[in-house]
This record gives sequence, C-alpha cells and structure tokens, in this order.
Amino acid sequence: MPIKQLKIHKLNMRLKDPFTTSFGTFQDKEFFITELIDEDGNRGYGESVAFSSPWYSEETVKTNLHVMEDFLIPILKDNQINHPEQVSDLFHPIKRNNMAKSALEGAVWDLYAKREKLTLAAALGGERKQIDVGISIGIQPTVDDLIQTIQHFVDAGYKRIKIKIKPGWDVEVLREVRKHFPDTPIMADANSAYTIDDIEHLQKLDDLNLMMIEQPLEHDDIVDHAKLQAVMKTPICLDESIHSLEDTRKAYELGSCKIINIKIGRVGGLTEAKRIHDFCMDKGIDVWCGGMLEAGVGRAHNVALTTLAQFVLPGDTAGSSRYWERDIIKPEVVVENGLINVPDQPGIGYDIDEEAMDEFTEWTRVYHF
Ligand SMILES: O=C(O)CCC(=O)c1ccccc1C(=O)O
Ligand SMILES: [Mg+2]
Repeated sequence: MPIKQLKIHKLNMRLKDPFTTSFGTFQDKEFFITELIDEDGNRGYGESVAFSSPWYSEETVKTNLHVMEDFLIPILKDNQINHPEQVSDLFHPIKRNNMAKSALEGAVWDLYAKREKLTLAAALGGERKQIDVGISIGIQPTVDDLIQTIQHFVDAGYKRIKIKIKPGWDVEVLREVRKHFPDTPIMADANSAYTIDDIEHLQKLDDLNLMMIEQPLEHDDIVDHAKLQAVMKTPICLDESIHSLEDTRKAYELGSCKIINIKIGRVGGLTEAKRIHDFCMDKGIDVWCGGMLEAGVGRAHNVALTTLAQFVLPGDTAGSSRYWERDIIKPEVVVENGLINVPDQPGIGYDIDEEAMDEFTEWTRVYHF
C-alpha cells in the first residue's frame, strides 16, 4: 500500500455519565485517533483504547504515544505493507504495548479494506449482517439505582446485562437484581477484584443463573481461575488475562475459562483477535467482543470484528448515545431492539464527523512516509 502520511489526533471526550468499576471511576477520556493516508487519498482510521491511568492494564495514553512514535511508526515507515496481516508480525519484536500496536494496526486494516472496496467485516471474513448487543453497567450508588438502570436498558432492548461487582457489592446485590429480573440474561464482571482466598465466597454466585463471571481473579492469572472454574458451574470468562493467542491456548489447556472476552486493543489488533477467534471456534470456546468505552472509530472496529462466526454471545458494543452526547462518526452507532446493523460502506463503514473531530481534538501530529 502506498502510504503517504500518518496523522495522530489527540482527543478529549467526556462520557455522559461516570463509569465505575472495581478499580476506579472514569468520566473524561483522552485517546488517539490514528489516520493513515495513501497516495490516492484513501484514509484508514484506528483508535487507541488505553486509559489515562494503568488501572485496567499497564498501558496508558502516554505510553501509547511513546511506543507509537519511538518504535511502531518507524517500523511502519521502514517496511512495505501489502496486507494488514503483516503488521502484527512486524510489531512482534516490540513486547506487549498491545493497545499502541492496535491503534496503528486498526488504521492499516481500515485503509486496506477501503482500497479493496470491502467492508472491514468482509475483509476480516465476517458474514453477519446484524450483531447482538449487550450492555455493561458500572457500580451504582445504591441497589435501587442499579435496578432502575437495568430496567432502562432492558426496555431499550439490550440482549444481556453485565453488572460490575467488587467485594462488598456482589452476592447480595446480584441476588436482589435476580429477584427483579428473573429471566434476563445477566452476567457479572469483577475486573480482578478477588483472590484465590475468595473461592468460597464466589461459589455463592453459582445459584443465580448468571451467564458467566468475567475476570474474578488477578489480572495476570490463569492458574487460580482454573481452580475456580473446577468448582463452579457458572462459566468463567477471561478478559484482563488474555493478551494473545498463546495466552488463550494456555488458558484452554488449563481449563481456566469457558468463555473469552476479545478486546482488539488488549490483544494487539484485529489480526491477533481473529487468530484467537479461530482457535476458540476450533475448541468450542464461546467468544464475545469487549469494550473500552470507545468513541466511534474503535466502536466501528468492534462491530466489524463481531461479524465473525464464533462471536456467539452479545458484546459490550452498546450504541454511541450510551456513552457520548456527540460521537465522532456519522452516522453514530445505533442499537435497535438489541441489534446493530453492520454498515455496508467500505472499511469501518462510518464517516468521520469532521466537525465533531475538530471539537474534541487537542492537537494533531503529522508523520511523513
Ligand atoms: O461499555 C464498554 O465499552 C465496556 C465497559 C467495561 O466493562 C469496561 C470499561 C472499562 C474498562 C474495562 C471494562 C471491562 O470490560 O472490563
Ligand atoms: Mg471486563
């Protein structure tokens, strides 16, 4: 691909409502939009998903910029790229920093799909025209607030409800929720808030008919999760622990989970996400697409990935309006009856809303190839 220029746009956006997990509360999001421009004027876009603080993983907005500028962009400049699948191998010598890698690799995928006049979904091999959507609800001030919030999103049609839990906001809360919503597909996400010493406590969740429990134990663990899965009938889903196909294989061999949440940023890009998907399809592990409170570009990438066959469970790919007063894409991502219609325009399939980009852009840097 005759790449001419890369732009990195630094954006600041404010979520409509604060979002609280076991590790902290977010409302202001700073991130990068990557824009890769070829000699014909095609533009491919990616989004960095690291947060400002290393609470979810070790990456931050600042480490993303450092790693992109000092290591990854030089690799892109020095190599002729014909297909986006080359990028993850070219980036492989750089350890981890998967969200930085993904922000650039995503722009290469979008540019490639646009040049080939394919939707990003089709370029990845996805066939679904609509995807099922769930929603992730942060920790609320009171159980009543939580129940009202769930009711709101159940009424809006979301196909499953994910509830964030932490010690002190878990068994009793979920029991109350289950009483109000006996038949709703419900799951819990602990974001690594428990340890092996909490196994007996976590077993109390087993009679609540949860779809799964996401990442109950340490962010880097797969051994204790296997011990937990062995004594629980509720499926364990791994999020933070899975950074690669290799991690997935090891978790599978140990029996650490029955479900995997695939986040493009966490695994270093769409190519690795697809490799994990293919492995899980082969082994019968269900997967779904996780979220990082993305703006429109990242959200569009998630929608495209979810069209692959083994994404059999609703993802955390809620509509733009769940997060933002105004998103940076036109049209915004819309959820109706718990479904998103996959766009049929080339690449990510949504246009950049240049006016919104201007509003949220703090600065732009240009790199000439
Ligand atoms: O709606 C979303 O984008 C996902 C929300 C979510 O659960 C989440 C948000 C921030 C960090 C981690 C997570 C997570 O999936 O664990
Ligand atoms: Mg999670």
